[in-house]
Amino acid sequence: MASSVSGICSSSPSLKPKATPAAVAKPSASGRRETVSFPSGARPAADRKLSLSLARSVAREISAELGGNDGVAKKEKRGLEKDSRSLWSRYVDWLYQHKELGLFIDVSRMGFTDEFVAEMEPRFQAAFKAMEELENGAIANPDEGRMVGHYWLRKAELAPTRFLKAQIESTLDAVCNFAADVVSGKIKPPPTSPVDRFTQILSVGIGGSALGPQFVAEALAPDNPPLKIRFIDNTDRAGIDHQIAQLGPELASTLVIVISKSGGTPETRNGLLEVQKAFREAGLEFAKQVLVNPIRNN
Ligand SMILES: O=P(O)(O)OC[C@H]1O[C@H](O)[C@H](O)[C@@H](O)[C@@H]1O
Repeated sequence: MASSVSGICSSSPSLKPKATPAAVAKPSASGRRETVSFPSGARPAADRKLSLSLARSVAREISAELGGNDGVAKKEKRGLEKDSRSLWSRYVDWLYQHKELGLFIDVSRMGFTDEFVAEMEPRFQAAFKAMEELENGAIANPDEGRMVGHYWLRKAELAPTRFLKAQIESTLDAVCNFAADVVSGKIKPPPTSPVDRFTQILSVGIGGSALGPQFVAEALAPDNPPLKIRFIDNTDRAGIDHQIAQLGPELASTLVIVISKSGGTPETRNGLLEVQKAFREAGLEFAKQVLVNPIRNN
């Protein structure tokens, strides 16, 4: 059985396909609002900053009405708010739109009160401040003394230093050039391969070092990518054997990419050793077909 979800092959049991009930595979559109429109004259919530001081009193009224009831009754009553004028006002006040992203968030049916909003405001402000500090390079991982650079990786000019910006840009260039050279055949498998291009990628890495490439492969790959990708993302022996067996003779034209942020993850090393053994047994030269991500300072 192929272990694939939308074309991704993984040695992880959690990514293996399960029989999906039709109702889950094709969710009903009912109850899912696709678009939001405003009647003429209504005040659109466009461009509103995420402010916590705009709540109207509907939620407070409901909350007061509920005083003294037990939790279950509270939940049921909150769901019972049906006054269409109140709901409309609340909707108009609270609908959030992010124009650039084409994103709407409607929280108007959630049972929060003005008091709750006031109570949460300082915490939200603290969270926004903490986010800003992170984006400016505060140490987020004290154990490793590391900043988190996800924001900068997406937009290098946000990086807090010129050195980091240059590192990000040169690394991205190197990755793109390498990928282009593999796809074009400039970087080839060794002569033991019957074909002169790599046809498969075997990604070895776990946790975040597997989820990232899985996400990219799932979200960005075309329907018929020039190379197929498989993942060894845990130490399940049967899963690893399965991935290698599925490659069959294409092992000779497989590019193995070993990914680890720390460079010291035992499961990833196990995967690497297993794949190395498979290459040896097939009479192939592993070193000619493997790329281990270079880790600075490790
Ligand atoms: O990328 P690495 O350093 O090899 O770490 C891979 C993974 O190792 C462990 O499973 C951690 O819990 C994960 O957070 C991490 O993503």
